[in-house]
Amino acid sequence: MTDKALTIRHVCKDRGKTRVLSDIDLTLAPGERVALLGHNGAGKSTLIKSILGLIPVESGTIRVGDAVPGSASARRDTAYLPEAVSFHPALTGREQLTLFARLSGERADVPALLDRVGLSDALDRRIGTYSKGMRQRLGLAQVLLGRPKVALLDEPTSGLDPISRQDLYAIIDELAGQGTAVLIASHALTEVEARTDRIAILRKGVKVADDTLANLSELAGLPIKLRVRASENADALAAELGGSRVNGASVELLCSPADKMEALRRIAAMGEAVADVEMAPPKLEDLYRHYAREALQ
Ligand SMILES: Nc1ncnc2c1ncn2[C@@H]1O[C@H](COP(=O)(O)OP(=O)(O)OP(=O)(O)O)[C@@H](O)[C@H]1O
Repeated sequence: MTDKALTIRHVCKDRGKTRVLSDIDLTLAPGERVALLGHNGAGKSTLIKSILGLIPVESGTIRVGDAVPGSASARRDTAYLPEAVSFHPALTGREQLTLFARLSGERADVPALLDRVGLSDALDRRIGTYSKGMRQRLGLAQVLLGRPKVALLDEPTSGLDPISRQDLYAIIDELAGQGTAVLIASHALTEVEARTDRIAILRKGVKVADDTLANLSELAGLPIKLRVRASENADALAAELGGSRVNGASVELLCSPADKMEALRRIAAMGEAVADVEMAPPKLEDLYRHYAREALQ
């Protein structure tokens, strides 16, 4: 018995003569939200299809709980939201979800579920009249149906407006809160930066990073940006601190995480000459660029 929701060990997958997944290891604990990042063609969808048991792998093992992908037990415990989710256009939202509930043997309160994803007004409308965001919400209602061990979401927010994105992440948090491990393949770095517990990065089928944002940041040792606003004379501040002048009134400095406190002490020692200080740690975008580039070397 494993306490992991998803375990991937040494997985390799070829497409023709090309190795598209190379010795992939990845584990998700119950309730963990993990972002799966990578350039186009990095292997994210291939990994998700392998977890679903839709395509065989060359070597290595994948387990959903203790179940083999594609087995009845793994299918019951895995939910999937594809990027372009499609349903029968002639069915209403209520009919479609009731059908899914019957197929999966779940006793579900369909109207409550559709209300949860913001579709109560469209309950009895044909899906053919739904917008992309509404279809995506219906897909999420389907994910919520069975209390899955693992939810695999492929670009879940693509094409959604900002409010719908926030709603969707609130539902993802709810899923994780009930113990579902959530793997989110995405290109939306700013979003996943704030809404996931861990980041895994694939590059050409190789996993090049897998850790919390804080640990990845520390490992990368990328500089922290300090923006110092002068009370009066930004030129004098720049001459004293070094760094570059920005927007007339401020000076921007880069320092390593190890030198941060020393830099702050120097700034504080300038007293009244400094009006304000802002500190910006590296963003996921910077880290993503760092890890992708590092793997090239
Ligand atoms: N059905 C297929 N037949 C042959 N090669 C494929 C097939 N599907 C994917 N590939 C190849 O496998 C590699 C990984 O593709 P995959 O779709 O997993 O990438 P991805 O990270 O999901 O990309 P994207 O961000 O563009 O969706 C690519 O080189 C792609 O060309």
